[in-house]
This record gives sequence, structure tokens and C-alpha cells, in this order.
Amino acid sequence: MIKLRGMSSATEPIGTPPAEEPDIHTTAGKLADLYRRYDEAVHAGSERAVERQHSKGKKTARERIDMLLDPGSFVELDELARHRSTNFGQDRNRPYGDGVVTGYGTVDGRPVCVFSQDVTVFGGSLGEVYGEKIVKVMDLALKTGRPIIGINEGGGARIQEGVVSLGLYAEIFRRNTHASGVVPQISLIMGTNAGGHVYSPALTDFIVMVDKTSHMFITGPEVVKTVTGEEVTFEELGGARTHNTKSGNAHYLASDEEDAIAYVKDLLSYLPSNNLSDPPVFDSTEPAGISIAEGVTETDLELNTLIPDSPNQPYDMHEVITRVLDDGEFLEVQELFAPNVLVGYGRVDGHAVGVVANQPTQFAGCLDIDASEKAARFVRTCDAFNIPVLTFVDVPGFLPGTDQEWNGIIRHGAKLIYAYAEATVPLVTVITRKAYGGAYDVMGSKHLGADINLAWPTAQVAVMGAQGAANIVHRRTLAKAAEEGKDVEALRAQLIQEYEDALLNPYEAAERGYVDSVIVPAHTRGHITRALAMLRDKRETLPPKKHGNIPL
Ligand SMILES: CCCC(=O)SCCNC(=O)CCNC(=O)[C@H](O)C(C)(C)COP(=O)(O)OP(=O)(O)OC[C@H]1O[C@@H](n2cnc3c(N)ncnc32)[C@H](O)[C@@H]1OP(=O)(O)O
Repeated sequence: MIKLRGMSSATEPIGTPPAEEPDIHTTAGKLADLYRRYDEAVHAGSERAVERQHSKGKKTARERIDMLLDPGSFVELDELARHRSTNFGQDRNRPYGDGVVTGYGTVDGRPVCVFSQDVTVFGGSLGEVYGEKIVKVMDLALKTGRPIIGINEGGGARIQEGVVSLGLYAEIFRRNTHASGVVPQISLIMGTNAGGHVYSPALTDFIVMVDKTSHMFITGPEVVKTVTGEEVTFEELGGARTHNTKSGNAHYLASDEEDAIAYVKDLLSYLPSNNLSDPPVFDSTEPAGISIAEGVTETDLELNTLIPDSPNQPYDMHEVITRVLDDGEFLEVQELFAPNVLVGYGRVDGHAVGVVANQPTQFAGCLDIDASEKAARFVRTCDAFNIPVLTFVDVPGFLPGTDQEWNGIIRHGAKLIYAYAEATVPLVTVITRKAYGGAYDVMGSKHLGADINLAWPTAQVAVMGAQGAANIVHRRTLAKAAEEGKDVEALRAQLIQEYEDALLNPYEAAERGYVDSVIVPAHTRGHITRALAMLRDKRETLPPKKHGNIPL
């Protein structure tokens, strides 16, 4: 049986091209000619180039589309498009598709648009027609409200096509920007990407890279050596690990291409198709008709003993997060970057939520520049796509020091304030332990607009910790005691204890309604489930304006 083109996989040619040259003047000949063209388009890269790709543990552009989309759902666009360039004898080599495969299909039954760059054709470099194809599929995604997934591999602007390539890149960047916050944009970085191939992904919501086989840089190691004299490998300069741990450009480090695709599919399951729709809802996990206390499970009860008696002893915030999310499933985003703050997606009672949490095991949970940017960006992504934000707080403050100050912690920390203050999605915050100083304000406080704020009895909502506070407030008393030869350390310990007893608790905040309730830790899941259900129809708008001016 002959398949209809556009209703199959990306790798399968349609029908068999004729063995002999068809008579183009007959209907059968015209059809045979079409099959031949399809076949050429599917095999645009040479066999040698495809083998080279496979030998490096990488898939081809079409194989990647097949891995991503539901079987049989891919519909290709512009597969017979060809470049028009005549520079450097290019008119003698005009492969169909021009080095990029574009189209639409479904992931888990939900429509998406996709493009996949083919490094076996002109090194995946972007020329005029290639750029036009991406622009067209992006416009389609924007018009129809579908996520756009870009699979990237190539050497940037096609050198032979000059300024036309640069122009098309800018057209793509403009569309990335216009689509931002309208449809989810996800970039898979497969193989080496240079020049313009990295700016477009940088404008998208998520970047997924593959360990050892994917790279991103503005200019490769050779140019770096020429300009700066630095000797650096591909991997060190722009490998997946570098971008996941150092630069923070990437959001997931995949072990291989299959893992990268699986992560993207997971990610899509938490996201709506566009800003006017809601994320998919899964089956409810909450038994109806019982109270919070009646619904407590064995794992919930473990939260009652999680917080150590010593305020300086860490605990893993994942223990809290996974006990609250459905089936304990937490899809972490940027797991390897700024690990002092955790961000990621999960579900509560079948509905998607974004989680932001301080991590006491890293820098005692302090906020620094990287953590502030990571969390701010995540809150804004959730807000753009109607995903409620659930915040867990255990933060002793912002990380002090010249490194942080000189690199702009004031400006970067302000991004997180901005993100929470402008968010209009439901915001639920739970303070498990420390909520000190400015960091209390920043981490989803009531004052910035959170809807429901809960605290555990172990919460310490105060300007600072006991040691620092006692030393400042009682400086004179301590100095006098020293002059008088008294036991200063015993006095200090007493003053610290007094401060702790008076202010290091959740009740000062509860008296003022800054926290809505002080709850039993084991009841956290029940409270969050009810709060989010209550907030499901929340509607809030900000004053009309062209756009805000987030401190960048
Ligand atoms: C706003 C846009 C701004 C820009 O994009 S300007 C930046 C322009 N691009 C660049 O500077 C990157 C140039 N390319 C490279 O440095 C390297 O090819 C790259 C990406 C590190 C990959 O290295 P390798 O994996 O060793 O591959 P390779 O060098 O052997 O290249 C494979 C085939 O692809 C071709 N190619 C790579 N980049 C190209 C380009 N930009 N325009 C036209 N052709 C390009 C290259 O000539 C080679 O072709 P062939 O197989 O020898 O026929």
C-alpha cells in the first residue's frame, strides 16, 4: 500500500521511486517523479554523512523527529524547498529541504510544531530558504497556539549566503521574542551549535543538552585561540556539562538523545499549549470527603520529624517536595546549576504546579546571584503559562561578600522580587524553618502577593538569626560586661536564647496574618491541595502598561 505523504514518519520515503526515468508527460510519470523528489528530500544528506553522524552516537534530523512525535503524526512542510544561491557554485548543489526538516505533529496526542536541523547538509548552516522554513513553522505555531520544539545542530549563518542568512536569523529571533510567553518554546541542542544557532535557543523557555555530544558557543575553540590565545576544548568551552553547571544556559543534562527527548515530553506534560489555555489535568489522587487530618499518610507523618533541632543542621528539601507532589514525582529544571535553590514541576491532585524551594544542604540555602536568576526565570515561566507556584522557604538570607556585591547581587536579587510581585497565578508558600531578612520578603511572601502562606511550628520569621541579632542589639551590654570582667560568653548565650524565644518563631507573623496558618508538618499536603483547589479560579490583573522594566 502506498502511504500518503505527510501522514507518516519523517524517515520513511513515500512509495518507491521508479527504477527508470519516468515519462514526465504521463500521469503515472508525474506521480513517479513526485516519489523520486520525496525520496531525494528524505535522503538529502549523503550516506557517508549519515554514517558519520551515527558513529558519533547521534541521530539524524529526521530520526530525532520520529523519536519526539507520536508515530504517524508528522506532517512535513516545505520538503521540496531549495536554496536560490549561486555564490561559489552553490547552484550545482541544491538539495531538497535545504538542510532543515519542518512540520507539525503530536506529542502524547497534543499538537506541536517542530523543526529539526540537518547537519549532513551544508553543516546544518542556516541560509535564506532554511531560515524561511523555520520562520514559516514558527508563524504557524504562534497562529495556532502550539508549542514549538526546535532540534538544533549546525554551524550558524551559511557563509556562502552572507547577509541574507543574518537577516533570516534576526527574523527568527524576532519571532522567538514575540512567541515568548505565548507558546512554550523548547530547544534541543543536539551536536555542535555555533553562532546564530545558539542565540535562538537562548531566547526560548528551555534548553536541553546531551552529555558529550552537544555543544553551544558563539565562536568555536579555533576562533577563541586566535583572538584570546586561550586553548580550550569543545567540551570545556561549550559542552553540555559546562552549560548545565557553569553558565546556567541549559536546563537539563541528558545522558543521550533518547533521554533528552524523554525529558522534553515530560516537560510538555506540565505545560499548556499556549498562554490562553491551562496545563493538562491528570486523575485526582485525593480521596474526597475526608478532613486534612484523616487523610494523613505514613509518608506525611515523616515530615513531623524532618527538621533537625539544631538550626545549623541541614536537611534535604527534596524530602518535603516529594511528599507533597502526586506520586512523589518532581521534574527538576536546572538541577545542576545553583543547587541552593530547587525549581521544577510536579502535580498536586492532578494539576500542574511549579515548585521553588531553598535547599539547606547547599550554602545553607542562601540566595545568591545564580539562585536568584534561576528562581526568577522559573517563576516568570510559570506565570506566563498559568502554572501555580508552590514555594518552600528555609533561607538564612542573601549570600554576603564582595564577589556577590561586585557582580550585582542587588540587581539580580531584585529580579526574584520582581518575578513574584508581578506573578498573577496562584501562589502558595510554606515556611519550614528560616525566613530571615530580605530573603523572607523575596521568597513568595504575603507582602509580594502570595495568596496562602503557611508556616510549620519550626519556622523562624525574623530580621536575622539569633547570633547576629544578639551581637548587634546587645553590643553595648556585651562590651560593658567585658569591661567589668564578667563572663561575656555566658551572657551572650543568654541573650541569644532570649532573642530566639521572643522572635524566632512563626507566631509573630501569624498574629499579623503574614502567615495564614501555622500547620502540623504532616498536614502540609492536605493544606496545599485545598489551597490550590480554592485558588483554581483566581483572577488577578496588573495595571495596564506596555511592559515592565525588570532589572536585567
Ligand atoms: C546571527 C548569526 C551569526 C552567525 O552565525 S556568524 C557565525 C558563523 N559560523 C561560525 O563561525 C561557525 C563556523 N563553523 C565552525 O566553526 C565549525 O564548522 C563547527 C560548527 C565548530 C563544527 O565543526 P566540525 O564538527 O569539525 O565540522 P566541520 O567544520 O567539518 O563542518 C562540517 C561541514 O559544514 C560546513 N559548515 C560549517 N559551518 C558552516 C557555515 N557557517 N556555513 C557554511 N558551511 C558551514 C563545513 O564547511 C563542512 O562542510 P564540508 O563537509 O567540508 O563540505
